[in-house]
Amino acid sequence: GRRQYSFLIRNIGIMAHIDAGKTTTTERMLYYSGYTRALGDVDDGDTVTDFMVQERERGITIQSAAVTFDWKKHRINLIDTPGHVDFTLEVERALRVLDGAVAVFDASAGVEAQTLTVWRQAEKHHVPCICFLNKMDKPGASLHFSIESIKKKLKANPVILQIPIGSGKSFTGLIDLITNQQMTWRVKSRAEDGRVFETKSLSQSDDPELLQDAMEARAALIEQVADLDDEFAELLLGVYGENFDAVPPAKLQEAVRRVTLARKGVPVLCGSSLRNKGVQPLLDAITAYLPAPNERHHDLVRWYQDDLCALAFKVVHDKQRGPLVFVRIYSGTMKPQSAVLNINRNNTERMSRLLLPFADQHVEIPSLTAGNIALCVGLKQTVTGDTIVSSKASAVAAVRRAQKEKEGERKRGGEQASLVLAGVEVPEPVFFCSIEPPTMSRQADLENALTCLQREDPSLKVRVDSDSGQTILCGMGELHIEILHDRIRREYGIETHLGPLQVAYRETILQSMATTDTLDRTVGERRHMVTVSVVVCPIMDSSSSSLTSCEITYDEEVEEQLSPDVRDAVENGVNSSYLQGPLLGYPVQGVSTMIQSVSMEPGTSLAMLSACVSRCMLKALRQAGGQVLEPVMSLEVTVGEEHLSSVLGDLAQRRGAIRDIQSRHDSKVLLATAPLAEMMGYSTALRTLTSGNATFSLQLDIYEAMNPQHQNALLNKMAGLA
Ligand SMILES: Nc1nc2c(ncn2[C@@H]2O[C@H](COP(=O)(O)OP(=O)(O)OP(=O)(O)O)[C@@H](O)[C@H]2O)c(=O)[nH]1
Repeated sequence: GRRQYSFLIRNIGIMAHIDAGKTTTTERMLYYSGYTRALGDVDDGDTVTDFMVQERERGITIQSAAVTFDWKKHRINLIDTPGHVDFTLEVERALRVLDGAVAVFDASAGVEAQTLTVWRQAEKHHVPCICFLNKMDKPGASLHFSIESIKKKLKANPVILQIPIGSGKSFTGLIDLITNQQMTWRVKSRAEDGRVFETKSLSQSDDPELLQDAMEARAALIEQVADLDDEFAELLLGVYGENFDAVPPAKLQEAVRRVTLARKGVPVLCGSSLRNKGVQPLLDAITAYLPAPNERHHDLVRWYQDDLCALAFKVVHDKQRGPLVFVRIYSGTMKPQSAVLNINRNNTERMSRLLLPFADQHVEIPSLTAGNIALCVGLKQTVTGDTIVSSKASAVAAVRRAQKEKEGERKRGGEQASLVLAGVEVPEPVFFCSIEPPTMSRQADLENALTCLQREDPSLKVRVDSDSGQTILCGMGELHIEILHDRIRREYGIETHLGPLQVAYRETILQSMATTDTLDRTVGERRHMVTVSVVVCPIMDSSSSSLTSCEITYDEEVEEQLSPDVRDAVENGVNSSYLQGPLLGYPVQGVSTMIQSVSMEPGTSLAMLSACVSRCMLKALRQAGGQVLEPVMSLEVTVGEEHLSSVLGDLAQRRGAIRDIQSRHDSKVLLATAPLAEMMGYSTALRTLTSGNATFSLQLDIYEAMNPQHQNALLNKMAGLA
């Protein structure tokens, strides 16, 4: 095999608004690089990257799959970045895996809301970007308009590297301002695939107006780059005496690269993917301006040094081969037929085969080094987001290095360095609903489907309701659950029925309560008799949204007298009562339980002890006065001034509380909190209110006590009274 040098690798994401042409552009890239044989038409649903059927139908790309191809000695891994706001988690994960990004815009529409959200995340992760103004063939397409939109909406500094020749239907090519060359694509017949285009020096051009435009644009480019890059400024003043014509393309290109990597500017290119124009220069730009893996700073890499460290960023299910795990290798080498350690699950797995995800086929390879993206076969336990290393020993060595480093930084004992690669934290799901198979005979199939889906998507949680026996899906948002439902139908062939979408409430107590309970039961010949006393207390710090915020403590004497088995049984009893609160059966949080006494007659089983503890707990929690806690979301809406008042009015109706309104140039950023129960359908409502000119993000903030009025309304509703 050919050795892959890290500096020749580009791990790139494509971000785009729905319909900007992400799929068409990707498809063309694969075609020109030689990995797909025919130009598929997106509208026929015949594309390579969108392998999930419903993505095509919905027109949104949800899966972050990766596809590999080579372009002029470089290996390019395209990592799919979902553009929809409901999939923030997937976007975040994808952004950690890639080193650079291409933002594709419809040149007649400019920057649209969804791209803004993803762009902000790319900014947060310091991912260098290139902009591609697609659809230059459309009548309304405009370089000038798009540039203004990039400045205004993205607050980015566009660096124009090309100007289009002709517009609308007569868009025929581009002028490359770096090399001063013009590229023209002559479309003679329908079969023209744009593979061949003509490149000639601009001085030969016979259009004086175009020549003038190009000269001015090049001068502007050189001045702009000199402003952004000191090294280039010195060169320009010193060596070339401000003679712009004398600046060699290579020097200008190097400077643009530095500007891009430092995120001081964003190169802008033009084209029309559908009409097969401008895609090859875009590929050239990806290799020229976006960083190689070794030019990026990835946190834990240095702790692993030459040992293997990789992140599983996507798991997909293949009917024949089982789970396929997409990994990005950060350090070391990965080999098939080898054992690896999954740090998150703390288990060792055997990888059978290692594949490169080339567009038209997966190619088996003997080993893969840092910087690459690979597909692993045989990892059965690995879940999206897991970190994989070679062995326990190498993990221990990494901890040691990390700790040494930390000691140097600050003297803080006891803090263990996280060995897990910059993991994306999976928030608690806030919505749930029941899911039922069409017939009981499909229950096992449904369970299998859910197990597979959970491995792909850790933000999906599945549980079984202990009362009704129903299977419950818990997810992050309305669309999230809808998509899961869809996938179960399409990919697993099960028509399921979903119950109504419900908010995941929790319960707590308002006051302390001491309770005693006795269980006296004869089963067969055996008499079980046990008496327990507990005290439940509210833990005042209700700000935690974590479900683990319940405690169990013991009276000192009791603690000494209980054997480990008995303690386990007692704790099982307490914990099972925490799972379902007395008011509405939601999980309990913020409660501390003190075990005051346990007295068992000989012959009493541990199961009976647990049952007694549970019953006593239920009594105590009930007497302590239940309080429903509701998820309150923190909301950030970015909206133009003109729509601010209608957005505020709508939020007031949703029990929203405004925390702050900030100005960001010509738009307003509204920070608020609102109960999740009031936020159903918000994305649609906001779109309607602002004609699509707003973006928002919604995250769980805290679980908050409902006021008595709202709580009563909820209790009545749940009891079927309202
Ligand atoms: N006029 C014109 N249309 C284009 C161009 N590129 C793509 N399209 C069309 O725009 C539509 C959307 O293109 P896609 O490539 O599916 O866009 P996408 O961003 O992947 O869209 P989603 O998969 O829905 O997110 C299709 O009908 C394409 O044929 C272009 O350069 N010019």
